[in-house]
Amino acid sequence: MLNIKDISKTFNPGTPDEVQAIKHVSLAVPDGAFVVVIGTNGSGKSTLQQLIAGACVPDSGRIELAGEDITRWGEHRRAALIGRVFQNPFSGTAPTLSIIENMALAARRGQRRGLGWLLSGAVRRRLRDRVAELGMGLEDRLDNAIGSLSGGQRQALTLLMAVLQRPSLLLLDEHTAALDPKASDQVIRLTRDIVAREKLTTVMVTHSMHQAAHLGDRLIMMVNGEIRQDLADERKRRVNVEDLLALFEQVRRADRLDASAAELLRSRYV
Ligand SMILES: Nc1ncnc2c1ncn2[C@@H]1O[C@H](COP(=O)(O)OP(=O)(O)OP(=O)(O)O)[C@@H](O)[C@H]1O
Repeated sequence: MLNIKDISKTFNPGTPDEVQAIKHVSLAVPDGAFVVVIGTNGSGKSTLQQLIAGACVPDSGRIELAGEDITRWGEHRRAALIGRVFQNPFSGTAPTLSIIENMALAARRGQRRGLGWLLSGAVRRRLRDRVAELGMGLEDRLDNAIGSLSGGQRQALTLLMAVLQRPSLLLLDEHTAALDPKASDQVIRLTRDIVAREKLTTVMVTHSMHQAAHLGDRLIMMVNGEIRQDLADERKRRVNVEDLLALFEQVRRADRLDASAAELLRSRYV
């Protein structure tokens, strides 16, 4: 279980560039839940993921994962519990190493790396079977450099590598945003299958309303560093793309009203 308790994060505090990116956010994600996070630009979605992954530290609050208080754990230590896939297909893999070498490294995540990971025949066969599950024919290209694959193939492998050790949490940060529509659909299908099969606890950030409507069992909408909507169960199942677009329009209208109220105040009092 992921348990985020009242976390806040301000960048550049006390300077003219101060941004309150996350404001008193609490979120409990039970084991096996698949949470999709949407929100307006700059609403704090990526910062929330960074805080969970340990790439930055909250100013206050607490983050617990798999029964451990990980709030002060470094990113590297958390990597043993958290699998991540980023937007950029070039992140997360070593481009000059082959598919099988990258897989072998992922299989040993969190352990000491050295030449000791040279592959035995049995390990190679096991990893080959996992690559074959992707249904992309990559099992016949195990010795090709990862850098020679398409973006979609790389993201599929990165996803597989992220779940190879069945992490306590899978974090997906707009992992299909840089792909063409066909590759994106393929990676989304794989995501749905792998998450369901492995019963993974998952938090996925997306800008795609289609993905938000059709994936996961809970949907969170962030606005200005806060969770503005939290739809689960039947409400999540019923939500469609039109509902989500209407929700964004509502938020934009409220923001415009806020902006014009601020403008009015300025023109009167400044
Ligand atoms: N390292 C940083 N230093 C300063 N400000 C930051 C930093 N990271 C994020 N911010 C600011 O914090 C706010 C939240 O940013 P964040 O990237 O989390 O939003 P987001 O919802 O992921 O946005 P987008 O959808 O545009 O990617 C923004 O105003 C952003 O400019």
